[in-house]
Parts: sequence; structure tokens; C-alpha cells
Amino acid sequence: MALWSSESWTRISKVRGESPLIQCITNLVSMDLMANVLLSAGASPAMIHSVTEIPDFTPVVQGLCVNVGTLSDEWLPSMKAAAKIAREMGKPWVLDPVAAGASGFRLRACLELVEMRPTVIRGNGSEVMALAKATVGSCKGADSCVESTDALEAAKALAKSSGAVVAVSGAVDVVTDGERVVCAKNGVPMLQRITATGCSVTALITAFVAIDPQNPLEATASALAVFGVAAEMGMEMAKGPASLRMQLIDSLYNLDESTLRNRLNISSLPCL
Ligand SMILES: Nc1ncnc2c1ncn2[C@@H]1O[C@H](COP(=O)(O)OP(=O)(O)OP(=O)(O)O)[C@@H](O)[C@H]1O
Ligand SMILES: Cc1ncsc1CCO
Ligand SMILES: [Mg+2]
Repeated sequence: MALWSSESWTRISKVRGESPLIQCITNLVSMDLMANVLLSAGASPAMIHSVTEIPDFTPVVQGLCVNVGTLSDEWLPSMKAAAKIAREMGKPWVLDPVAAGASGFRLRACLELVEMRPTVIRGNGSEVMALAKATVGSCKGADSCVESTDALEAAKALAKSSGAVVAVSGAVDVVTDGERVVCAKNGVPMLQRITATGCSVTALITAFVAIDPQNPLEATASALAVFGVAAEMGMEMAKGPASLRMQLIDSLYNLDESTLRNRLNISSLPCL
């Protein structure tokens, strides 16, 4: 644990110090919270998605976050164009397969994006299961109806078939490269009552992988834990979802080394 907390502190300090430029091609619901989470962590967000701008812009970013939450026929080519540039230039890119099983169009799009070799895939349990099984069928749209730990085998299979690190969020965040499994246990249940907290932690993962591209599994676990610790701190001041949203952003901005050391809860399997 001591190693995880010192490495996680090094990573958030690096995000603050280097302020990596993160391109977010994301859904219309998440844009505001995602940009604010990146800014409060010290990164520099840019919600740029026009297919015409991507050849100029994507080559200069440090990381790319692609989120299919409000997918449309018009936006999918932008996502693929940016992912292609990121992959060809060796830049980390992270996929958030929101509601992957909700329709055939969405599932096909996600599977095509997975083939473009994302560095990390972060979804909830239902999304990771839909991707791993390549089957349409979503019981709750953008929300999950399974526990993250129930998607562990699906996550491992997806990591092996795609070459990506796969993170499944939930009460316990499970991160795997197909062999190793790490569990990040920070966070509060109230996060599920604020839209786009999952989308935003995916963007934070992108920033962490951008400053530590050699260690995507560790950087992903650190980002999930840091976000969870900020939520725990925020929850001590919040009265409900709306004030937690505000306190979460403030807590991420104010997070210090001793708080992270005292609260960070990352371990290997079993995720108890
Ligand atoms: N029961 C819980 N206890 C603690 N933290 C949780 C719980 N459920 C989710 N979280 C945390 O909430 C954040 C969002 O995870 P969630 O699984 O809800 O994502 P999501 O379904 O993709 O969300 P969205 O699509 O709204 O962005 C993560 O940081 C996760 O660790
Ligand atoms: C609610 C919702 N619908 C499509 S994207 C999104 C944000 C959470 O994923
Ligand atoms: Mg989601």
C-alpha cells in the first residue's frame, strides 16, 4: 500500500506539474464535468471533435479520451480518425464504451474502436460484459446492472483479446491487463447519483496514462483511487449529489500527500 500511495502521489503531482493536454471526444452530458475534473486535477482538457480539425489537433495532444455516450453517425468518423492518429503516433488513448450493449450500432462501433488498440478501456460491469461477449442487450442503458467484480472474467478476456488494460468501475474498481488484477476500493456510492462521474474518471485515467505511458495498469489504478479519495473527502461536506459534484472538484484540486496516503486503498486480488 505504501508503494501505491507514493506512486499515486507522484502521478497526481506529475499531472499538476506537466498539465498534459487531453483531447476529449465525449458525450454531450459529460463535457462540463469531465473538463472540470481534468482542470481540477491539473490537466488541460480540449473538447475538440470536428473530423476536419483532428489532423491538425490530435498530433499535438498528450492523450486522447474517446467516449461513445451520445454516439451519432456524424461523430463516429471523428473518433476513429483521432484514435488512428493516436495509435500511429504512439500516444495513449482511452475508450469509454458507454452503454456498449444498448444497440447493434453502438456495439459495432465499440468493437471497431477496440480493434484500434486503445491503451485502456474503462467501463462499468454491464459495458465490459457486453464488449467481451459482443452481444446486444443492456438492461439499464448507461448504468450497470451487475457488480464490477462479476465482470472480472469478462475484463480479463477483453484485456487479452484487445491488448488493452481494462478497468471496471463500481464499489470496487477492478483493473486488469489479462494477467495481473488490481482492485481500487476508494469512492462513495453517491457517485452513481451524479451523471458522468464514470466518464470523468475515464478522462482522469487518460491524464494519468499520458504522464506515465510505460505503466498503464498502475496509472489507471492510481487515477481511479485518486478520484475515489476526492469523492470520500467531498462526501464529508456534501448534502446530496449536487453538492458532492462541487465538493468532488474542490477536493481533487486540494488533495494533499498525507490525505492520499491515509485514504488510498489499492490491493491485489482478492478484492475484499
Ligand atoms: N457503490 C459504489 N461505491 C463507491 N464508489 C462507487 C460505487 N459505484 C460506483 N463508484 C464510483 O463511481 C465512479 C463512476 O463509476 P460507475 O460505475 O458509476 O460509472 P459509469 O456507470 O460509467 O458512470 P457514468 O456512465 O454515469 O459516467 C467510479 O469512480 C466508481 O469507482
Ligand atoms: C446519461 C447518459 N446518456 C448517454 S451518455 C450519459 C452520461 C453517462 O454515461
Ligand atoms: Mg459510463
